[in-house]
Amino acid sequence: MKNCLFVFNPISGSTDYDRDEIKEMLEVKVPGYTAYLVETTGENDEELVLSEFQKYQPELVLIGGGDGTVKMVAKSLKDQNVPLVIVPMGSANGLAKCMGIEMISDAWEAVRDFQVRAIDAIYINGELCLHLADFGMNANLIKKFEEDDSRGMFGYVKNSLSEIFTSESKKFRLKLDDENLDITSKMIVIANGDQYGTGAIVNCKGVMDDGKFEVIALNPETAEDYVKMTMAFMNGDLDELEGVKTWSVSSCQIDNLEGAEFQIDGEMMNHPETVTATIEKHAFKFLTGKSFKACQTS
Ligand SMILES: Nc1ncnc2c1ncn2[C@@H]1O[C@H](COP(=O)(O)OP(=O)(O)OP(=O)(O)O)[C@@H](O)[C@H]1O
Repeated sequence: MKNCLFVFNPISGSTDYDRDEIKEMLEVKVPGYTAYLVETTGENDEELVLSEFQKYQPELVLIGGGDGTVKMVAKSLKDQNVPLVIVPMGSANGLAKCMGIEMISDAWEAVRDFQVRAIDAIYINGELCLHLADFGMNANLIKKFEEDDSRGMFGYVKNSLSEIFTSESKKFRLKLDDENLDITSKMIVIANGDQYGTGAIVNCKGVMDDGKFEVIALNPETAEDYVKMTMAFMNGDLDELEGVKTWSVSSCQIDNLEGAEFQIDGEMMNHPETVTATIEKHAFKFLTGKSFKACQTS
């Protein structure tokens, strides 16, 4: 029998699983492995995961949680060269969706298929970004959502609407691979993955294993622009919209000239004056689901 480690965050998402339920689930869904469970505590979890990894030397690590838990495990096991697989138990699971894992059952299928992909990472001012970082509209939305008492869908819709009507265009200076330019924008996305947890596809041409990331600038102004943008998020054809600019790069610097809000993978970063982003090609190994979009050349 091979060993696997299941790291799970008991507060992720809205469904409560206890240890016995998870053990039973793993016996049925991950046959051929002896499973060891590690429950996160919110304190020193990176050290805990690494020490459990060293103790059991697993051939596979499953991550039961949301994006925050996935990042914590990825950072902790960066040098271990072990395949990771996301079991989407968080509330939004944006990163899992980018890996072709929409539901928990897709994770079991990924283990059966065992398609190991080398996934790129972006380092932004030294912080790991596996999914999406952005300035402006979406970062403002996350901030309002965190500060607001109303949770769940109601809070999200309320905040999205107010964000649409109040967001301002801000000035940025972009220093890309071979181009420098000043732009005015309501939202600038630094994208490794292709979609947000809501399913909004922001980076239609983005793949997570091509050694490149995308910088996307959006500046909707009229009500018609917002409607078109919303449709394009759903249809996955944002790049065809007039006024949306996309650059595919391996590094960039963005000067935040008017103090726009900034977030990385759902975490607020307090208006940095400048951000420097660099790709690390094939930094992590993940098992992916059937709908994962792989780079054609890697
Ligand atoms: N036992 C615990 N008690 C309290 N907080 C915890 C515990 N374990 C982990 N955490 C915290 O959980 C957060 C990560 O949650 P995660 O992002 O995985 O789930 P989520 O917010 O439900 O999902 P999503 O990112 O998909 O919205 C971290 O801030 C971490 O410190």
